[in-house]
Amino acid sequence: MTKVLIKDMCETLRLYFIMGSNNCTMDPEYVLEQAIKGGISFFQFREKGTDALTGNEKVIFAKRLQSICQKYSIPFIVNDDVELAISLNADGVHIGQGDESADEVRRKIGDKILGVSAHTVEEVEKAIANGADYVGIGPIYSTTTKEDAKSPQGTTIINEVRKKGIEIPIVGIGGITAENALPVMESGGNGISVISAISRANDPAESARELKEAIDC
Ligand SMILES: Cc1ncc(COP(=O)(O)OP(=O)(O)O)c(N)n1
Ligand SMILES: Cc1nc(C(=O)O)sc1CCOP(=O)(O)O
Ligand SMILES: [Mg+2]
Repeated sequence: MTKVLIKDMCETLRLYFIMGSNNCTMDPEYVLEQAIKGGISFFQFREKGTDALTGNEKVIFAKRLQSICQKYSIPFIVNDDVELAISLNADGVHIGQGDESADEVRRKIGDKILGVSAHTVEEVEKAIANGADYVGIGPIYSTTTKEDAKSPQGTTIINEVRKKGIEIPIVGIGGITAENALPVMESGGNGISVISAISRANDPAESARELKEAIDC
């Protein structure tokens, strides 16, 4: 799937689920399929941190999740690992400020989707100049999922970006639940990005439905 096939990036980004094997208390393939049934619109494969799979095990796991996404036409984005994304013909890549530079990644992946993490207006402007299709801004709220997360900043940066008239699609990330999701959209975000709210839920499909309802009203 290329950018051309994604009619409306903002709409597609609305409920963005991110997951790796160590984020789940249940079978990750079951969690992903349930999350899709509950209404997620975008998926990022993020296999990193304690006990994360590596090497061939990581590749096999990525392919399993990719095939579930393909079955339901959900874009499959790879976090950090540009070479893996290219070898799997993934729909795109998400990189942060400490990863490979965005302009270099854009050169490598052609017109596939490029997401970039940003924590300031300047980083958003640089991401746009380097060819980002969307930015992930966070942490909005406090999170324990990402070990090296920065301090929570609420929706301040999203507000600042929109006040400057910058129109790039934005997803908020970090500590987002159905209870606190709405301010991300009200401040000008196009979607919410979650890990634990779905991956650690007793019922991932129901959790995805609740998140969707929270931002659809
Ligand atoms: C949608 C989205 N936004 C932000 C991030 C964080 O990326 P990064 O800062 O590179 O941190 P890691 O996820 O690689 O630990 C993201 N992955 N997705
Ligand atoms: C992967 C990630 N990136 C963040 C950032 O601020 O850039 S916060 C984060 C973790 C999000 O997990 P949860 O939804 O469980 O809080
Ligand atoms: Mg990264």
